[in-house]
Amino acid sequence: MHDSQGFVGSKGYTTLKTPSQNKGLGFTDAERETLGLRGLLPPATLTLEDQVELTMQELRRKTSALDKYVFLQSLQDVNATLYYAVLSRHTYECMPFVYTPVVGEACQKFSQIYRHTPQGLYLSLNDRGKLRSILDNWPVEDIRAIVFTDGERILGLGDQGIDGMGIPVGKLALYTACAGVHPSHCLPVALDVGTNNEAKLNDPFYIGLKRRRLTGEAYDAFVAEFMEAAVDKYGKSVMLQFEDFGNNNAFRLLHHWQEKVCCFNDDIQGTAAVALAGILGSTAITGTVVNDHRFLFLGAGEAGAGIAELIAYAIQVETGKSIEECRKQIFMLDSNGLVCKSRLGELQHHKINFAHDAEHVPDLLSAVKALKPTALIGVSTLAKSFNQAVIEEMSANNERPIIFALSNPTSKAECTPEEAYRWSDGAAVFASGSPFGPVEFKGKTYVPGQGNNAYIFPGVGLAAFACGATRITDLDMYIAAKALAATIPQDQLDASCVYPPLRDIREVSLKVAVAIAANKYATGQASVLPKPADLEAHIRSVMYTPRY
Ligand SMILES: NC(=O)C1=CN([C@@H]2O[C@H](COP(=O)(O)OP(=O)(O)OC[C@H]3O[C@@H](n4cnc5c(N)ncnc54)[C@H](OP(=O)(O)O)[C@@H]3O)[C@@H](O)[C@H]2O)C=CC1
Ligand SMILES: CC(=O)C(=O)O
Ligand SMILES: [Mg+2]
Repeated sequence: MHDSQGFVGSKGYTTLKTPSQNKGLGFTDAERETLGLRGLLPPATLTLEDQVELTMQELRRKTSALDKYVFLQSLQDVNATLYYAVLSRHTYECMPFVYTPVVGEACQKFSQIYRHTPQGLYLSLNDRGKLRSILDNWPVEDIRAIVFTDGERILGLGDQGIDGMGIPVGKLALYTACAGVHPSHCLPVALDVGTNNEAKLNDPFYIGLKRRRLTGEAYDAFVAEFMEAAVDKYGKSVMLQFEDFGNNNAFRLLHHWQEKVCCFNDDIQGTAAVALAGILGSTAITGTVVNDHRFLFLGAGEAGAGIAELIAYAIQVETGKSIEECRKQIFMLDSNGLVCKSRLGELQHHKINFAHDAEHVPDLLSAVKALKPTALIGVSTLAKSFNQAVIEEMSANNERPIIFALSNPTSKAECTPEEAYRWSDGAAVFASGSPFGPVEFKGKTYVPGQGNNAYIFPGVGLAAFACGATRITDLDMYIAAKALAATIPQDQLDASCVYPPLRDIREVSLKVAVAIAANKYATGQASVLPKPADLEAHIRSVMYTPRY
């Protein structure tokens, strides 16, 4: 069979063009002989480690962050084993270029950098009624984890339409790099229901549907067609991760689907778990318990409501108080100021539990002054909102103020770690959603932890895969948070860091997975039976390690 340029697909040539089989110069002499590769490769042979080293050298030579993103994505299309080896061995250095912050810029420019090779499934409204048969077009049958988005709220960058595909691709790369879920079991999906992003609608090169977003019952029916098609094709333990949906849909979809299929919303639930773990880490630093704290959130959307509910649950477990009592020590601001009782009539449903009997204040500084929180959590997309006055006020009220600036990407962070340490005179216990390097301040080195759900969702995916989970629940997230918090080494806490180092992420994800899987067996939500005698050994045994 000749292609249009006259190439013949010989066995050797096809092998080199198949990313899951290609080893490039990593093919041994014997393999070159049997696979018909002689002449298709120069004579040198390299080990996987040599190739990782060369790849890192080439990556470091690139000066633009987006070029590094494109370079790594292109490597995935050429030699998948090498791509995952690079990501697994150099997670700290590479993660910013496959994930936040650079994936944000990549989504903004996705139509310009689109590389003509399928990285996942694009399911658009044009495909309505045919989604089940379109799943058959994907080359792998045994899919266990799907991350899918409709692109409406990509990080803090708003509606990116189908260009949001960069997010499921990046998240699933971390399933493999951070938790060893085999890449062949992972499927990124972009649901194209239109976009309300004017720039995209007017861009002649935009690759998605040029129409405004579908809403209402027809939208729900399209999502339902996809969910049902996925479960029909891949079985009841395929895990479906909602990612970066707009909050007008996210909560409703989660509540509808979480009792029916194995799914979770990472922005609501995964974020809740990573933030609670960071709070638990902070209590280890400050010698307090969660119940000692008073929380103020800037942002009352998916992340805000998810974190707030899980913190309330943690306080309930700690104290035995009613959940309503526990919620009373958690306050939120949205774009109209303090969420409070006097605003009940206008509030979205997910804010109502935190509408307390407090006087309305319009802005963050007034709220900090009035409520005297011990912990400030930014999930607002409002860059620089934790300004000097806010952090100084937090520091005046607290010996060790907890300051989490969790909005992504970096350009949306509520403050930088350098600002938090400087304005608090080194007292802040800080975490950020996107990565920042260590900060030297008054002779001490502070390591800002990355409070990102990347510490949670890969472990959730690994657990679901290893035990055949049929549901993912809020209790799993609490358990995941406790498991993650238990992995923070003392030297990290000594550097004011409330998360374990990323170099340990595979072992950390394993611990998270073991804890969740144990809960799945305890609650009858595991389908890999009987329960393995040594759960940790079983989960470790299914983890993929990139090697030739
Ligand atoms: N670190 C991590 O792991 C994660 C970080 N995030 C980040 O958190 C941010 C928010 O995500 P998410 O909650 O899903 O988004 P949502 O859109 O659901 O919520 C955003 C919230 O911020 C509020 N907000 C917007 N502008 C202002 C303002 N000027 N003053 C006060 N509040 C404001 C909104 O107010 P209103 O309700 O009035 O519209 C809303 O409550 C994003 O940047 C996202 O990247 C999200 C998930 C995980
Ligand atoms: C990290 C993440 O899920 C977000 O910012 O949306
Ligand atoms: Mg997200």
